[in-house]
Amino acid sequence: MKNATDAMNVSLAREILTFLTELQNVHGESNAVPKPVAVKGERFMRSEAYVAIENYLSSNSSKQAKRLKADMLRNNQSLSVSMDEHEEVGDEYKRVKVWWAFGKNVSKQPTFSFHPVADEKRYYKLTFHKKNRDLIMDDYLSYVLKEGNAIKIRNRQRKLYTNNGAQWSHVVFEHPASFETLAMEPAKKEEIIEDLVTFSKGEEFYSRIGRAWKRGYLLYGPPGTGKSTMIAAMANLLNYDIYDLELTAVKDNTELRRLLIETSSKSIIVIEDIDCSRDLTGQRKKKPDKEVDNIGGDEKKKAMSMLAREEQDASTSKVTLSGLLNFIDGLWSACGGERLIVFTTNHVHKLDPALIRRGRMDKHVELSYCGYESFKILAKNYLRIDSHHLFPTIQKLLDEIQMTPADVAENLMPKTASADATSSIQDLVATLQSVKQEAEQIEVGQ
Ligand SMILES: Nc1ncnc2c1ncn2[C@@H]1O[C@H](COP(=O)(O)OP(=O)(O)OP(=O)(O)O)[C@@H](O)[C@H]1O
Repeated sequence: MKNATDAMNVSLAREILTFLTELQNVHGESNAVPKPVAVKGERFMRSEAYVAIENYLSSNSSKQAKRLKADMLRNNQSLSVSMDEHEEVGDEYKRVKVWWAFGKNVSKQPTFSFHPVADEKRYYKLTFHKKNRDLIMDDYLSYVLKEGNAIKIRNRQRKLYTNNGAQWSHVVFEHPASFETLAMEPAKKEEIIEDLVTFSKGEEFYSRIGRAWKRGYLLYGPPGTGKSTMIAAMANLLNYDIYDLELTAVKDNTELRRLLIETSSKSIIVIEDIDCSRDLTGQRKKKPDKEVDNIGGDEKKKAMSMLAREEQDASTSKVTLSGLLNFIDGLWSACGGERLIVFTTNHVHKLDPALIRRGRMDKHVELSYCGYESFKILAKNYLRIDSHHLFPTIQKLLDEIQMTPADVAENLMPKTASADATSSIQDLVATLQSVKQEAEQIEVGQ
């Protein structure tokens, strides 16, 4: 019989998948599906064919392979590897060959019990040379379990949790953002990716130094510079869930503790706009009295009653960010697992330095106005171009004025069905020029 891996190519992979899907539609997920699969005159063991397709597609970046992968995802047709009874699959570990076989023991003696007992026991038999016993028992089996868990995590559906008071509810997280499409200076981006990957592999390190396996990120910058987009890219890079924690909905520290304990490992806990809702020293934000004094009539009444309400809230609610950071270490050391905590703010200078000192927020990342390098990434994402004769004009304008990546991206969006890259670039140049003129007029007026 042919080795499936040697013979694999895109069209064969597609044929085999279609063939197996059709068979399974007829027979269900059962062993009634014929063991060797015959496609285009080649015969393969079923499980081998799946493994070969998976290996082939993960190492092949051709357009056809990408299309096949996309088709499979669209049809929710992930590869599932299964073995038939007495089928054998070979594996190699550190140049040692092993063979896995799947088998079943069916109980022959009828038993009588008030509790139903499974009458068949399934098992995997592992065969290897006895001289390799230590390597297999000490090393290989834990490697297989670790890989199995990693595959399970890679294939799981990720979730976006939000809290309604002390309860988490979730939806499936499907944000397409990635670091590849995030508009940011390439060197800075690389540094962040490196930091995240190092963190995610740091289990041994954190346990050796006796600290909770957590890392704090502070993302700051004006609205529309990509803070939320970056959080989605982080989650996609590391395959983590996101817990979007709405602190204002949490009554007290007991509720907050419960919410944090319920977060799972491999997750990002996000608190957005930390400067907005709660005063970080524990008191509510308050409009300066002067500001209230300057407004009159109904407006003033409204502002005064809002202040009174806020002050009342502050006395009943004891949740503070510094409190949260103080007990987070203790809690998570006890829970185990890895967690990122991300704060975002538009006004970093308003934050209490004690709250964001290193150790609490380990990495401070500024997301800023769109520079030329960031623009090139957006042009590639939105228009699929790497160069254009108007690029130097854009570079000059971006050096002179401040525009957020969100605004640049908006200008690059096609406005009509017939719009092309040139018309989008021209739109952007026109907008940048008018922003520049406005800024100059304001300067002259001052
Ligand atoms: N750096 C960026 N790279 C790619 N796209 C971006 C970037 N910044 C902004 N965008 C685009 O602009 C939109 C708004 O960005 P995003 O919500 O991430 O900004 P933000 O900094 O979180 O804003 P806010 O402070 O208002 O929450 C995104 O949907 C994205 O399409």
